[in-house]
This record gives sequence, structure tokens and C-alpha cells, in this order.
Amino acid sequence: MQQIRYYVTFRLTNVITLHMQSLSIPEDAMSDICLEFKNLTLGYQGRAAVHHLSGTAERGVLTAIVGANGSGKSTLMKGIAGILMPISGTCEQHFGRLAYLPQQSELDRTFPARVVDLVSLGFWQDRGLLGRITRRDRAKLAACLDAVGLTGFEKRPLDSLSGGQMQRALFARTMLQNADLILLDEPFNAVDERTVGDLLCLIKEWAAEGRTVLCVLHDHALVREHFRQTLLIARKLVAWGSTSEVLTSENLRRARNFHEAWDETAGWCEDERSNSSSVARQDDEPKQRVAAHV
Ligand SMILES: Nc1ncnc2c1ncn2[C@@H]1O[C@H](COP(=O)(O)OP(=O)(O)OP(=O)(O)O)[C@@H](O)[C@H]1O
Repeated sequence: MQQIRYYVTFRLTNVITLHMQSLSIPEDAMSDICLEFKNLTLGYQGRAAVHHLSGTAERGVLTAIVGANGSGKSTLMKGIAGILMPISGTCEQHFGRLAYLPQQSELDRTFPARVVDLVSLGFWQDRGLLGRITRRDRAKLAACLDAVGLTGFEKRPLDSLSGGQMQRALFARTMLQNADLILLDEPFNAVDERTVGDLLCLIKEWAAEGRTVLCVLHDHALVREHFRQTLLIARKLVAWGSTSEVLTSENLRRARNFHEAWDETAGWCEDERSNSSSVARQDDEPKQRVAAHV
């Protein structure tokens, strides 16, 4: 009975999360813009964590999101996924489906679920909560497990997996979701070099298939080598564009200065300046303080 209750909770929690990620996405076949921010401010309990972000991400582009700890990267991912509602401004997705892989630290692995249960949640958008998985689905699932090197792990309980194996299982679920926009929050944390290489290959294949991938990363060398575009954030946009133009020592210095100067207790910012779109160098130091506002 306990097992059943856990299992139902596991499915419901995951399905609700996946459902929130799949809401309301208008098709826009005329444009190559997949994602558009307009003066987006996100935060918690009335305090902004990401300020006045504007810009666009094109379809099929691999973008790294970089910034110091606490700079707002995960907050931005949650805003795009629809888990966090904007304090002001908008975030619009212009193509189909979205898949979101949160940081591993946010996942509860104590549910008595197996690898196959986790991965098959990727079918939810097609099959619904109680929908039956067909023979064809099972073949797809097997192919995805094979692609991430987890053939034979189907019945393994989640709490018996290593960090890297868990990440591979989550990538398999993401593959089954067949999403147009894929959000990955620090997907290479605590995984070995070989797993990083394997998962990077998958990510590049997704982009080659026309999927847009946004990936939070801390390893600048890896970003320089594998990601065409980078968005550098320090609670507000510092720069967004080609990786070589964004990851300059000057931009990194500005990001550091801005982040260090930020007032953690400030309320949400009423400054309605929009920061310019796409490839953008934003204002220099944070001269403008946040207005305390409740
Ligand atoms: N649930 C929450 N409630 C209140 N404040 C939060 C919450 N989550 C994050 N914050 C705050 O928002 C700010 C941005 O946090 P966020 O997690 O987005 O940073 P990050 O860039 O992803 O950091 P890291 O690299 O450490 O993962 C931080 O000051 C953080 O303390």
C-alpha cells in the first residue's frame, strides 16, 4: 500500500511538473525565433532575482547560460519552464513542446521507482496520466535507454543509480519528450568525463535536429569549445551573443562587479528600461539601485 501511494505521488509530481512545462505554446512557423523575453523580471516573495531581461533565442541554437552562484540562472530556467511566474514582463515560447531538466539537487530520488518508470514519464504528453504504453513506445524507450548507455538498467531502483547514471536516465526521459525547447540546469554536475562527452553528443544532435537547447554551465572552457551562443547573467543580462564575444575578460569582470554589488534585500525593481535585444552588452556597473518596494 505504501509502495502504491509512493508510486502515485511520484507520477503525479512528475506529471504536474511536465504539464506546467507543456502549457500554452502558440505555433509560429513563420519565425525562427523559439524564445522571446520582453523586459522579464523574475523573483521570489516580491524580491527580484533576474531583472529586466530582453532578447531572443533562435530555433536550433545551442546556448550556454553562465554566471556566478546566485546570479539567477536557475531562476531564469524556472521562469522559462513556467514554474515561476514573471513579476513583470513576459517570456514567450514560439514553438511546440518544452522539456526541463532541473538540477539534480532538486530531484527526490527516494521514491521507490525504477529507471523505466522515470523514463516512461517522457510519454506523458502523448499518453496522458493513465495512458497505456504501446509496443511501439516500448521500442522507443529501449532505443533511448540504449542511446544513453542504460540498456539493462530498466528495473534498477532510482536510489541505486550513481549520479552519472541518473543523469543518463533523465536525458533518456528528455529524448522521449520530443521537445522543441530543452532546458538543462547544470546537467554535468558530478558526472565523469566520459558521461559529459556522451551527453554533449546527444545535446549537439538535438540542436542539429532543430531543437533549441539552453544549458546552465559553470565550466567556461567547455562552453567555449561546444556552445555557439552564450548568455551571461548577473541578476541582469550582462551579455548575450556569440560565445567568443560574450566570454571576454571585460564582460566577466563586469558580471563579477555587478553581482558583488547587488543588494540581496532589495525589493523588485521598478526601472522599466528595457535592455536591448539578442546580442547585447548591457549597462556597465549597477549604478541604478533597486527601489525598495513591496
Ligand atoms: N525558492 C527561493 N526562494 C527565495 N529566494 C530564492 C529561491 N531560489 C533562489 N532564490 C534566490 O534567487 C537568487 C538567484 O538564485 P538562482 O538559484 O537562480 O541562482 P543560480 O545562478 O542558479 O545559482 P547556482 O549557480 O548556485 O545554482 C539567489 O539570491 C537565491 O538565493
